[in-house]
Amino acid sequence: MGKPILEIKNLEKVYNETTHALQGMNVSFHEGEFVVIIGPSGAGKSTFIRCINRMIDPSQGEIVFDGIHMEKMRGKSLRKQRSMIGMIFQHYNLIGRTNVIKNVLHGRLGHMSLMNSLCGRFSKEDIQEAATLLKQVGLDEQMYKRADELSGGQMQRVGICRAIIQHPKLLLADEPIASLDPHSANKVMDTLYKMTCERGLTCIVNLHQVDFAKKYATRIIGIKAGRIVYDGTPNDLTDEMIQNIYQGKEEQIVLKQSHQSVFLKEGMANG
Ligand SMILES: Nc1ncnc2c1ncn2[C@@H]1O[C@H](COP(=O)(O)OP(=O)(O)OP(=O)(O)O)[C@@H](O)[C@H]1O
Repeated sequence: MGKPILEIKNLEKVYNETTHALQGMNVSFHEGEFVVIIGPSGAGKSTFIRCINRMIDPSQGEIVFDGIHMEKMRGKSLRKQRSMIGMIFQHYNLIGRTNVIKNVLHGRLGHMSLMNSLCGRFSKEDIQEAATLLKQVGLDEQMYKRADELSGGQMQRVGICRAIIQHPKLLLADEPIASLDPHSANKVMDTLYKMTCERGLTCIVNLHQVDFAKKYATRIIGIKAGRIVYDGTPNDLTDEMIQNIYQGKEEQIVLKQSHQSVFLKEGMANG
């Protein structure tokens, strides 16, 4: 196993003082792992992945990425640390009116001077690398088309190139195939897996589809009601465990909330 790249300690997220989306998560990720997170809708998968790069601020806990505490960072130093983390989104987040190669080059913005990034002045090396990446994912003919002329699967492969050109140490993918048909989904997962493996990158992917998780993951984490209930190899994940992950979600969240509401009422009574 590679050395740890990300360590999460007691991570909690409470929305609106009532919804305990993450209830104290402890987990480490190592270099070169391809980890798939599964769990029912509302289990906390997106919240977890978005706390890692601080798109969402955690309520409590530690996020140590590459030896640095992400949860304490602000402003410029947060942006710098974030530039080492690539992100792939369910809805691609491309700029539709801009051409494909420019969308890929946007992945370099975090590494450029303010002036160059404002003027969109990309180096020859960056342009060359963007073109090579697009070729590798089979999109060389689409390079100068507007991004909104592409299919969903093609857009997601552009999203992968944009994340890879960042030269990240960690790649996060939040439901990257949820909007795709099975054929495109396979192609996107093949691309993601190949590109991360070739570079020895650590990749954490949220997926709804257990079959895809089993096909690609080196490790699967099951989340239920904001807690890790499975952490192991795809082979060890039995049908019974899958059933356990996908059942009884509402019960646990409501239970925690009702505890808190009792606590709040008691607090009010005392006050
Ligand atoms: N911005 C928000 N404000 C309030 N509650 C939120 C917010 N985002 C998420 N939640 C709640 O937090 C819990 C976890 O949501 P999250 O989106 O992380 O789950 P998920 O496993 O990614 O679900 P899905 O697979 O449906 O995307 C849910 O109960 C959800 O309703």
